[in-house]
Amino acid sequence: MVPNPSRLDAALGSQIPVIAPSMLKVDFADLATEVSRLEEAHAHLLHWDVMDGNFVPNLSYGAMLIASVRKRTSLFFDAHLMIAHPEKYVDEYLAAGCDAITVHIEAAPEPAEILQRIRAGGAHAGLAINPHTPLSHLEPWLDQCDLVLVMSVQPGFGGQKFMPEVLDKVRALRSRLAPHVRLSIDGGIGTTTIAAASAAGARLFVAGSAIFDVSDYAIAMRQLEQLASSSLEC
Ligand SMILES: O=C(CO)[C@@H](O)[C@H](O)COP(=O)(O)O
Repeated sequence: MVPNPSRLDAALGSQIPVIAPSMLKVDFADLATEVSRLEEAHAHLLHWDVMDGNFVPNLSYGAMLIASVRKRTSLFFDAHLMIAHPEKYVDEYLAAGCDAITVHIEAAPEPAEILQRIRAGGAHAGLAINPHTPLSHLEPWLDQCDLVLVMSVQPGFGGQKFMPEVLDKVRALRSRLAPHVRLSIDGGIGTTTIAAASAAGARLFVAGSAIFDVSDYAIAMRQLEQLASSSLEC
């Protein structure tokens, strides 16, 4: 089944700014409670940071954990695979119930087959790009993406400082992407950086510290949403 490319927007509500809680800073000892707290805070989705200790110097979790949480919630699952050889593992993430799967252009430099496989599996296909990778590496594949994710830190860890130089890439992408394609930004997104990212054209904002370091997730997400909405680019 090839999904309607606008399904992500149907799930998330057009191109309004959406905050994506990064499931890297949750209390893993109490994961079910964390998911309930995010549901109560009206999160639209969960962003799963999958790290393999190879493509990035950190190890997080895999499809097995995501599949177990899938049984607890119907929230949209946005999986970000920071892994080498994603072509070997993508079927596991489809089977785990991910609604969107994003792979890195640095890990899959010829991603046509993998993007097609993600779509054929009924999920949205995304490509991510690291801060220092030229945009030209992504360009041949943009028309095969439902989602494009720009890293605004070196991937691997939460709590890093936002790299404002990636905003040129966000602006360039927004001008090239079809209107239905979600442009996401990930790393160092918080109250002092989200407005600039929104003004540059990002519409999906992955945030870890800015949500999980605040006691009330709803307040943290609403504040981020408001800041992003008030600075939408013209
Ligand atoms: O993918 C990554 C890091 O590799 C991000 O999703 C971060 O985990 C976001 O955390 P903050 O920068 O918002 O704390």
